[in-house]
Amino acid sequence: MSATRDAGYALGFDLSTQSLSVIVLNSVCEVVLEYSLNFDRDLPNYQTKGGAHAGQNGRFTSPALMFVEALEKVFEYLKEKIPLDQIRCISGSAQQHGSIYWKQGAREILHNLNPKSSLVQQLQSAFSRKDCPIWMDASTGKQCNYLENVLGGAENVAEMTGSRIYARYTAAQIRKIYEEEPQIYENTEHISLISSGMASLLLGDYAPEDVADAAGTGLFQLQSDPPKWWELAIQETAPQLKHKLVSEPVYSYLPLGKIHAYFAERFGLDKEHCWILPWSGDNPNSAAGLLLQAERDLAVSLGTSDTAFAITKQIKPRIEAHVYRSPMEPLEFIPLVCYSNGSLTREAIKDMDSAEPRTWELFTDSLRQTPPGNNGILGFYYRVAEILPRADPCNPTFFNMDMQLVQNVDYHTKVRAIVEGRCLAIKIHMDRFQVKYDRVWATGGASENEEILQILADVLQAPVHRVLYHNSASLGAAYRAWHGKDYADNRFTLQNFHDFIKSRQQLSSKTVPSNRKLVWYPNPQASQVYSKMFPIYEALEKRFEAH
Ligand SMILES: Nc1ncnc2c1ncn2[C@@H]1O[C@H](COP(=O)(O)OP(=O)(O)O)[C@@H](O)[C@H]1O
Ligand SMILES: O=C(CO)[C@@H](O)[C@H](O)COP(=O)(O)O
Repeated sequence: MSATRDAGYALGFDLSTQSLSVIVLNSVCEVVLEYSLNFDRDLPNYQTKGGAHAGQNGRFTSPALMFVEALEKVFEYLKEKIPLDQIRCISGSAQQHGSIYWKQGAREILHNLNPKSSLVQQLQSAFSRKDCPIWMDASTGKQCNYLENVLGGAENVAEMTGSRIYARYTAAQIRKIYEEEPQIYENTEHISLISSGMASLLLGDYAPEDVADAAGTGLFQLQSDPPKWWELAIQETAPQLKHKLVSEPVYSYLPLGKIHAYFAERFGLDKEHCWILPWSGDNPNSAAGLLLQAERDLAVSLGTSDTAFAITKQIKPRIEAHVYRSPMEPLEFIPLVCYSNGSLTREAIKDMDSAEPRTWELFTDSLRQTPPGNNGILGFYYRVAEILPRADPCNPTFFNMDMQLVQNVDYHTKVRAIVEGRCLAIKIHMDRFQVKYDRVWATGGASENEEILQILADVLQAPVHRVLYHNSASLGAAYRAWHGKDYADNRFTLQNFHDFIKSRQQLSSKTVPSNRKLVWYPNPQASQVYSKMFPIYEALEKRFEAH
């Protein structure tokens, strides 16, 4: 492996629920540029709220063309900032599970993209369904039951694929479209995950799924090597589905090809020298961006969703959580818990009973004014249907340590109850996987909040580290881009991912700036208070479980 300071750049994207972000890395893995485009603010014509449209009965979608336009806008921005002909490799992350429906003939449109016109103009009629079901969707209960029944039950599906069929899983979403919109299903030439759909735009052809994101479909054999779809699940989900997927999933390091001429001619990328690597899910790529070590690290991502995950070599799927594949090493796995009521629910508590949005400072001040354990008040608020536990939406609800309902809770106490509740849930649910960790890495938008990180440290009883670049998903994508390019350059000899990134970083002359407090240590007294709350929170949580 050879790396020099002037050997070009890697791009790492992250198409999350609310934004499309990008990180530019030089060849020694230093971040040279970060940029983020917010869907609600920067693309107001799509009229999204939090990046999505909420429909009836738990339906959540986002417009496919919004993703396309966002990509184009980010390239317009980058063109003014960096020499795009120096980009050597591109990969990305996307919110997991969501699906894009390409119309008959769309592949031809992708092949023949014309640099004289915008992507969004040319792709106006490329989608058989203009709205993509996304991970927040909770409308497919009927399809989940059907699929679990025909596939041998929830336990069997979890054993085969790493998770039972969840409402947001792609298999359930595809089946819903087949059942309820048969004409659309018929008109669909190809179905992508959002991740591979974005890679398809860059390639000018349908890109395969990578193993890590494929593991969130309900259609993939979790432990297959070489990677394989689960034939029975494909057959039972919808007729002809195999023909609507481009190929078997691929390892995340496998270069897919060079950038399409469209991007060369319109934005100045080098079509001979810019590799496209598979895109992956945002959580798996965060694991890569945080360089998570197996049996040592736990990551907590506080974005639109809250997630906690680790890397393991052994897997023990559980029906109330998920196991994905790692995008770093071919046979490592990611046990993960996911909560749909993350940042947007904390925002709703922050702004409760106020005509105007309040500042985060005010919310944080409430955390400062209340003690660990919240004077014995616990809180539950599922603003939208919750994934873990499977719970219907409910209003903010508060209890005392005798498990009795409490009314008239003040603002400060509500804020702490909701934050502590999430931290308690992460500890309880993650412990069921029996993963070992002695360090926690916090990432995502709410990891900016130092009071939340202190509570996390006290509840998890481990030091919590905040990373310098909280968008670890785009960082991980850019790391993976360099790693995959190296694989191509070295005649397809695969380097260990961690060793490869560290060897690149060692060539950097920079030291990490030390002007931020980067670790929050657990306070033993606070941890003791929380230990008493675990069984009570767990018992109360059962009351919310939908049957
Ligand atoms: N100081 C803060 N305290 C708590 N939450 C915050 C703070 N600053 C930003 N956030 C939350 O971060 C969220 C965005 O996180 P992000 O990781 O970018 O989301 P996603 O990647 O899912 O689009 C916002 O919705 C906001 O609620
Ligand atoms: O559904 C899951 C993971 O299984 C979510 O974590 C999505 O991947 C959304 O990610 P964010 O936009 O919240 O980062």
